[in-house]
Amino acid sequence: MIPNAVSYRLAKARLHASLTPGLAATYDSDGFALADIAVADGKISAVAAHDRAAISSGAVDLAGRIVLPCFVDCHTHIDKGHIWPRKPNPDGTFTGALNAAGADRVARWSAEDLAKRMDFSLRSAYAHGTKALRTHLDSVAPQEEISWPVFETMRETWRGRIELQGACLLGIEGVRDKKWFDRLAKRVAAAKGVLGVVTYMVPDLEELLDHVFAQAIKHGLDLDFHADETDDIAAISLKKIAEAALWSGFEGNILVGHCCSLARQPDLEVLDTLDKVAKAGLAVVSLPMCNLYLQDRRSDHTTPRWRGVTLLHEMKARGIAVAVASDNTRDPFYAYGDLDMLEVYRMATRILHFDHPVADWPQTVAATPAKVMRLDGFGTLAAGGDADFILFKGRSWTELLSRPESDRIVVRGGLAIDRQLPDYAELDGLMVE
Ligand SMILES: Nc1ccnc(=O)[nH]1
Repeated sequence: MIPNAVSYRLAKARLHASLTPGLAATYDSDGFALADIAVADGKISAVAAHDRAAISSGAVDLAGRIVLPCFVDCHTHIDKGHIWPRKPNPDGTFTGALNAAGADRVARWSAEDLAKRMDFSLRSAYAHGTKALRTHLDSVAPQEEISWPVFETMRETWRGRIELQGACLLGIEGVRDKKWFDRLAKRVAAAKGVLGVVTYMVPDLEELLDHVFAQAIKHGLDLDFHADETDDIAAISLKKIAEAALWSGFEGNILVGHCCSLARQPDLEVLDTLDKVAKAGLAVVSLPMCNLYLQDRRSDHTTPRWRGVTLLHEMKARGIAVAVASDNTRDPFYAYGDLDMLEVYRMATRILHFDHPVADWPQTVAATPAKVMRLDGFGTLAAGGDADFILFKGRSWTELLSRPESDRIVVRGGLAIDRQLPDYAELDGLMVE
């Protein structure tokens, strides 16, 4: 369907208003317009409202199929990916995940083990249409000395296919050892990474956050938090992060993931937190699949009663930048997943009601995470940009989101890529006891 040629034209593509800035066309109530796309030398040379003359003059007729820009996945853990067969979660809880993943890290995460699993994950993400990905890297000593060099090599290997970003990951209590944490911040800065910590309620949270912000300012780093991944209504570290950002005058980008407890708190508490989050300019990423899996997991095997996700509608209504992302894949934090951002968007639509109207929710998997990750030209379709897009079978939201779209076509630099997924058997050698 996509010509194997340096330049060609596609006619009657269905494009979404939220991801095609600058396209003057007639959009329907679902936000779609029919358009023609010209590709030349790996770039999009023109996008225009569909003209019926295009097909008779030789353009390929896409017959109204949806075309989206390649995905941006801003919160993953590809250092943990695919360890499930050798280290499952014993009971499906967050604590079970933390303990199992920690034990596997200590016992098994050599450079070779990490590199093979990371590469497997990236091949899947690429085949599904992802163009940029941020991964957290467990950075508890001595793992940081093993994982960061592997990450740096992987980033070079994948440059041009997937733009990789790394964020360190450690519990906020790890910041108490200031000498060690400051060294880590320096290491992250050397790798052009992002400074990340997991926040939860500890007595010295404010002081520790101040130190994290001070180190980010010192090294000119963006910040990425895991916050309040719990149903405990007393967990208010999202608010504490916003307050720390305001006090410190921090000017970098801040992305905060999870924020599950916010959805359980009383309205007045929520309003106060959202005011501060908006004022501080924080961006929030929800991880709907992992949250559905871990949150409200019941030891008495009764039925879960809440979805686990945070208040994305309320945030978006206030102008807070919101995204969704993959999070964990086939590890103790989430038993499933393949870094397929269409699956994430499909699940987010069901879990978070990204529909009726769809409005600009598609930005959550493309334009918004691209902005948070400072990736100019990513996550939108526009003339002058790279010809990196995904051609689906679906011609409407209900068609797109009802099937896995395993037969989608991913175009990179104007050419359809090989979408063969890696075989799980490749990892068998890493899974033996
Ligand atoms: N949801 C998660 C929290 C912490 N670490 C992870 O890998 N995943």
